[in-house]
Amino acid sequence: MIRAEGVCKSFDKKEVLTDIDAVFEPGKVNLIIGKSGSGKTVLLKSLIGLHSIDKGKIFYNDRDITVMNNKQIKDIRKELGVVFQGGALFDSLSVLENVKFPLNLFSSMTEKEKTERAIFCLNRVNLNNVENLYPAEISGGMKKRVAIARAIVLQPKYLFCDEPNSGLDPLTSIVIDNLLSELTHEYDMTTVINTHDMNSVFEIGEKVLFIHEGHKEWEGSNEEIMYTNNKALNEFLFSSKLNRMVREKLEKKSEE
Ligand SMILES: Nc1ncnc2c1ncn2[C@@H]1O[C@H](COP(=O)(O)OP(=O)(O)OP(=O)(O)O)[C@@H](O)[C@H]1O
Repeated sequence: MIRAEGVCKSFDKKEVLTDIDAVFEPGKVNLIIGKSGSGKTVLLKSLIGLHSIDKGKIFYNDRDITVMNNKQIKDIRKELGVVFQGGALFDSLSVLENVKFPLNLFSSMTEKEKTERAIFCLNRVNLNNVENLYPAEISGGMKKRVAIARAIVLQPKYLFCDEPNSGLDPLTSIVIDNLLSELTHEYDMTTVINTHDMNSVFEIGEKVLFIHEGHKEWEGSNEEIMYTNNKALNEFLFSSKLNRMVREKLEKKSEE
C-alpha cells in the first residue's frame, strides 16, 4: 500500500499540490484523474521520489520515502516500474535493449538471462519478433507496450503510469488499459495511473482519486463515480455529451 499524508508541493511559491491525503490500494488499479494542469504528474512524480515535497509524508507500507537517503531511495526504486508520459523509450536503442535497460542497472543476471527475461516480458505484452526493431520503426501502441514491458521487467511491486493512453486511438487505449489491469492482478502490484481518459475510469478504475486545482476533491470506486453529486467531478466527468447520455441511461435503468 502507498499512503500520502498532507503532501504539499510548490514551484516558485505557487502551490501545485495542497495537503493531499490518499491511499493507493495494493493489488488494485488506482487512478488519479483531473483536468490538465491539476497536479496529477507532480503528484505521481512525488510518489516515486522524483520531486521532493515541501510538506507531508509518503509511505510504502511503513517506509517513509521522504526521509530516506539516496541509497534507500535507490533500493526502493528497484521495486517500482514506471511508464512515463509518451513512453520515454531510448530512440538509439533497439526494443530489446530498451527492455533490458533496468536489468543492466539493477540486476546481476548474465546477458543470456537478461535477454530471456526481456523477451518473456515483450511476449507477455503481446509483442513478438520486434526485439530488433528501433522505436521509430513501431507504432504508438507498440511503443506503449514496450514501455510497459520495460516497466515490469524487474517484477515490480508498484507500477506507475503517466497518461498511458495519450496519443492512442480508443480501441488501442482499451487494449492498453486491459493489459495494465491484467498485469496488476496477475503480479499483485499496486498500480497508480494518471489519466483523463473516461473510458479508463469506467473500464479499470478500481480506486479513483480526483484532483482539482491541486487538492483532493473526491475519492471512491468507478461504480460510485457514476452517481456522485460532487460538482467539480461532475463537470469534469460529464463534460462530453456521450458521457452525459450514458449517465442518463443508467439513472433511468436504476429507476425502473
Ligand atoms: N518543474 C516544474 N516547474 C514549475 N512548475 C511546474 C513544474 N512541473 C509542473 N508545474 C506546474 O504544476 C502544475 C501541475 O502540473 P502537472 O503536470 O502536474 O499537471 P497535470 O494534471 O499532470 O496535467 P496534464 O494532464 O496536462 O499532464 C501546472 O501548473 C504546471 O505548470
